[in-house]
Amino acid sequence: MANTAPLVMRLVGSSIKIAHRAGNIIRDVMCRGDLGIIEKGKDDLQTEADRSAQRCIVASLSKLFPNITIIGEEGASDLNVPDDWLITESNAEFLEKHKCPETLADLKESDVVVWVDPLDGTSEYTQGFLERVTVLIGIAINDRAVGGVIHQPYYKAESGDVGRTIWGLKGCGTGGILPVNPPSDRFLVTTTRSHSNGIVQSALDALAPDEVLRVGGAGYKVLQLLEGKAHAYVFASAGCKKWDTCAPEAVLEAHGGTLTDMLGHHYRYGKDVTFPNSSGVLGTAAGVSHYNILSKIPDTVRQAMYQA
Ligand SMILES: Nc1ncnc2c1ncn2[C@@H]1O[C@H](COP(=O)(O)O)[C@@H](O)[C@H]1OP(=O)(O)O
Ligand SMILES: [Mg+2]
Ligand SMILES: [Mg+2]
Ligand SMILES: [Mg+2]
Repeated sequence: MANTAPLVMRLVGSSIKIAHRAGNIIRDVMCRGDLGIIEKGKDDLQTEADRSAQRCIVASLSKLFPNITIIGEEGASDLNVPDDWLITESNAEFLEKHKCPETLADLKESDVVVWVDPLDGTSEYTQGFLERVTVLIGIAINDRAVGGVIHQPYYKAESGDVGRTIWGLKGCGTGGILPVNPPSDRFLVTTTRSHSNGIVQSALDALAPDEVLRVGGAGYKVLQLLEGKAHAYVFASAGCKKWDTCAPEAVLEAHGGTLTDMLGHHYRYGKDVTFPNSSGVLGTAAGVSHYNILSKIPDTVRQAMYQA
């Protein structure tokens, strides 16, 4: 079954297993205590967990799918990895219970670009906000984000289990989470904790939310939209890159939400696009009017996004 399933189903099924393994690596690095932090730029860190998780993900995916394009945040990786980092199996439950959407049934590996953020929320990881850390594997087909996995290695379930893996595939749905609608009597917005500026704040002020949640990580903020903790994810600034939004966009939209730039355009995820999401990020939960929020964004903010 696993090997004969359509390509996109095998990609999602394998990514569920691979992201879980990457999450174990992230926890192991933290337990060992030496994070091996490198400063890549301003407010931009990399740790041994980012490097090792990416090696696990890219080595596993490229062995299983040799002709797809894989682009990872941490650049070229040494794919000579320990045997137990190489994940070859797929999530059987996903493959057994879900049918491939017809429009995605007939794809070649060369149609696929996978965007890998091995550890989203590195700054949160180094500062102990561990629940906000996610592993993101986004699947783009013909330029569009269509599928993805968001793994949360430090999620604590009521059952006591640690870690959870959420998947989404457009035309198929989402799994690994029980989505909840946001409250109808309050308007809640989630935004950056560590990358704010005057323009980011102007966009928030214009929306006049009842509450602003400031939390790190693009993956985590999209989980907040799925869990009904916020109506909108608003970030009117450059800084996020394609690997930050590909999986979150696909997972959110597979459940009926929307994720675009601050001008209302979907980002493109083909193999030749530039990495920065220079015109910001606007995500809305299912049932929330994306258009209504866009219409409240002031011209000063829109112009800053055009110029970016
Ligand atoms: N200025 C920036 N430089 C580098 N990465 C950024 C920047 N702004 C945002 N990001 C990435 O987008 C994610 C979401 O941003 P924020 O937490 O500010 O909302 C961050 O966790 C980070 O991903 P990563 O941790 O994978 O490097
Ligand atoms: Mg980073
Ligand atoms: Mg990231
Ligand atoms: Mg990252």
